[in-house]
Amino acid sequence: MTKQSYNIRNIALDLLMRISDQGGYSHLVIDQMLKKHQLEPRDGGLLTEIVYGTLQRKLTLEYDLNTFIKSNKKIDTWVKWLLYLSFYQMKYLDKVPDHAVIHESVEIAKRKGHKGIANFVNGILRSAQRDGFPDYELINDPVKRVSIETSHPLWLVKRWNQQYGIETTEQMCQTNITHKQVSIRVQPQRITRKQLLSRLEDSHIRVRLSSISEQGLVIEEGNILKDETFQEALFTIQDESSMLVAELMDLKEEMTVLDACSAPGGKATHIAEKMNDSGTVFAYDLHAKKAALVNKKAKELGLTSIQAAQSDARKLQEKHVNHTFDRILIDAPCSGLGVLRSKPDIKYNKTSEDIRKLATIQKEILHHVEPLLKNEGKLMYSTCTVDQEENEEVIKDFLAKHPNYRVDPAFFAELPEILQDSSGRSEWGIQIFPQDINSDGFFMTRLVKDS
Ligand SMILES: C[S@@+](CC[C@H](N)C(=O)[O-])C[C@H]1O[C@@H](n2cnc3c(N)ncnc32)[C@H](O)[C@@H]1O
Repeated sequence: MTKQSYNIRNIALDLLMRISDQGGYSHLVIDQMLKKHQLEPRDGGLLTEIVYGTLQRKLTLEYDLNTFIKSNKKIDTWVKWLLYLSFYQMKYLDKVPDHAVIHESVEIAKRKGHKGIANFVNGILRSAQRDGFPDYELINDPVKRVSIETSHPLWLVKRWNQQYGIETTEQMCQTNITHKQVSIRVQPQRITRKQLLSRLEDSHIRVRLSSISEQGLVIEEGNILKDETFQEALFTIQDESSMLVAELMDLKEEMTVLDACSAPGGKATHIAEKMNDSGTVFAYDLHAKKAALVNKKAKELGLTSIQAAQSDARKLQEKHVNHTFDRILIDAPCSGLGVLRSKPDIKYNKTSEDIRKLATIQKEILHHVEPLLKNEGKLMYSTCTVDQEENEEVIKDFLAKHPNYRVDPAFFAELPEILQDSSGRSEWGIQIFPQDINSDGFFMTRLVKDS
């Protein structure tokens, strides 16, 4: 084991402690650490893999650890994390031999603790090496088995099981612990998709065309962040489900569009691109700093039709007196249960109480923004979550209270071929599960206002 890789595990342990103790967002904390230590790309890759992997599998690793502990022994939190990250490497990473993982973890235990802790760590890891890890198939209750095997809290698996059934739930949970491919959206005012594809291929980046958006490319191999096309702002990194939102807004040039919850601007910029930077996109966000990000993103992409500012969506009628919009997007604040692959901490921190509160805010936003839509205008509602209370139920409630609205029948016909037979389709819209097109879980629907 080199000195450098020894440090990587130490940093990984520090990071995991920080994320779990201080509730730091994993992606932000990891980014800061990568910058601070100026790690070689290979080491950075390993660090990210260990930290994300261990976090992503936390409940499974906790279950594993309990099977090796005979008594009610109290274990320090840092020792637990050290064991989890060691288990993670032994179970899921082929690159590092078990004996090297054990040796290194014992060294860390000695340095951070004392000989007694090192002996304990050594004992547990050697048992795991000798006896192997538990067989989850022996857990009879399918909900409990899925919870442990895929590291999702029991309450959440129970909830999804009630809403979508065990088969869909299990597929979703299994997908949530896999890697997600990066996808990008071409800035069509700067380059065509064909031209960008050819430039990326010249840089040995393997890409395929998205079946969701004509602007989309999916990266199959290679690091686009290092490519000069990224520095030239020829594209935006965006998940394919997220791209589908603007694709389904039935946009036309010169329209006036309201994006009520817009930061950091992924969809606002897509809307502007789809209208060929004509018309106007009024983009708002509750937080001024976040609204500034939308302006920054628009500038980077060379888009001039976006006007971003701070506002609570529930107060937009005060800002736009006697003004109505052709299209409105409410990409609502939500629990984010569709993006667990990139933000694993969400699954451990969110509660059903959070979901209830968010559903109330979503209903309020819809109710207060709706008067700003023109007659026969179209309102798109979307979330990056998988939960009926925040999705179908919000729409049902809205339609019951606003009889002059209906789900636009044309919306379903415009869904891409690949989603036409999706199990997530209902009369209220479409729930995209992460396993459907290997993208984020999203809900979206389009409402039309009768004159
Ligand atoms: C799902 S994110 C939007 C993502 C964005 N549409 C994009 O594509 O980049 C939801 C946003 O709503 C904002 N938000 C939360 N409550 C709000 C409110 N009452 N009014 C306006 N924006 C709000 C949050 O700050 C957050 O940036």
